[in-house]
Amino acid sequence: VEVCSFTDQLPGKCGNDGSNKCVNAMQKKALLPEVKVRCACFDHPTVILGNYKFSAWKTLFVILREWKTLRKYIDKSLCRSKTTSTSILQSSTSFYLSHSICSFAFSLSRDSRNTKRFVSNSPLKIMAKTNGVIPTIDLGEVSDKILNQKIREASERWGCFRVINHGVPLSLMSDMKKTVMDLFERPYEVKVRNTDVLLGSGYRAPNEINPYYEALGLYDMASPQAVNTFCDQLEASADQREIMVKYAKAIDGLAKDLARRLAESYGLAETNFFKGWPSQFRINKYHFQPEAVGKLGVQLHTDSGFLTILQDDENVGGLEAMDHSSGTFFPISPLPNTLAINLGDMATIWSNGRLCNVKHRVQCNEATKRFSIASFLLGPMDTDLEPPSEFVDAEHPRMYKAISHDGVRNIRMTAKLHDGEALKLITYEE
Ligand SMILES: O=C(O)CCC(=O)C(=O)O
Ligand SMILES: [Fe+2]
Repeated sequence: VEVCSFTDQLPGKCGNDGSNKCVNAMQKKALLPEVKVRCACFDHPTVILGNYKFSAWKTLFVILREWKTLRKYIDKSLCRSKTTSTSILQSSTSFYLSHSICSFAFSLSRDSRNTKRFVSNSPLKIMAKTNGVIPTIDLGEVSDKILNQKIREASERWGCFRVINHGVPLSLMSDMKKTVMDLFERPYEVKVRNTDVLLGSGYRAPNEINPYYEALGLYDMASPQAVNTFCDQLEASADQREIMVKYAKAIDGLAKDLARRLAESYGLAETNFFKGWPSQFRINKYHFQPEAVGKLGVQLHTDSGFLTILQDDENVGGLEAMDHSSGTFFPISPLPNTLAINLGDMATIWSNGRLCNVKHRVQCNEATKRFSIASFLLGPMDTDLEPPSEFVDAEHPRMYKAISHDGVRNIRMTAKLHDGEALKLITYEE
């Protein structure tokens, strides 16, 4: 059953026609019986077009007016979305439209005077026109209950969201960015001193397969000793060392706060379930050359850990995530002073399939340098992760075999499954 879980600035307004199917499915989805969920579109059917909302009738009108062009576009297979012409027809009668088609229809309505140019655009350019759909969550929200609910909804629906008022000082973020840019300027002989602690945790030089990507990293960023070793290896100055230690502490605190809020949103008895879990830190530099435009800087993948905090480049876009319900990609456009949050494989295992391990990739859109700073709250290394009992009942049987973060990483590496498919190998048979 398709359940309304649109969580953008207009919670609940998914464009469903307020049918009982949607409301019932939402009720069923609520974990605790006393939690009453009601889809806002029950009363006000609304369709989201990119960042705009329209009445269902207006959307239907746009779709019908632009139907010919829309068909042509689909027939040309330019749209990589799983949505077919038939389902669009169904959608227009039931007023339920996937966000990709909504953005598309909106672009059409804006570009109807110049449809020729529009049709010849590549999907990449079309995507770049939309502002992205993931929610931006204000962590300064006064009501813990509302905030936790927003985090939960975004984590289930998209597996990613942006946060503002996140408590990481903006001056620290910009100092960190400068530090990162400076560390990449070290000579090759210095950068290779950043050796692996875990497989792949240290320096990665650009190579033949991916000449545009370079990374430095450190395992266990909550440990000041590990941060100091990293700084020693890279001959960081005293100031840079102080910035790194402060940044690691602030980000680690935020990651754990978000994890705790997720547990609270489900009413779990144990909200400090992540105690003792290590975090990994990775700084990325993309050397995008003119010939890289349209190519990938990082392949499609899920993050293996529980939750990732990403300080992405505030000027250069390219990060794209996949909407798991439609299979379409949407850009996570830069938004200065915010942080992007991704849920990973361990979150899906922990939540017994409720939280979405979002598939994402980095695409080169322009020939320029791009920097990003990723911090991963991983998962238990030596013990196996099991979902809390509250996540398992007759309607939600255990989905995954208990496994440590190390176990998940091993499967991903040996089976070469980096885009979340590794979870299928630990799924219980029906
Ligand atoms: O560079 C980015 O924006 C994303 C990097 C990423 O997905 C990762 O390091 O796992
Ligand atoms: Fe990632």
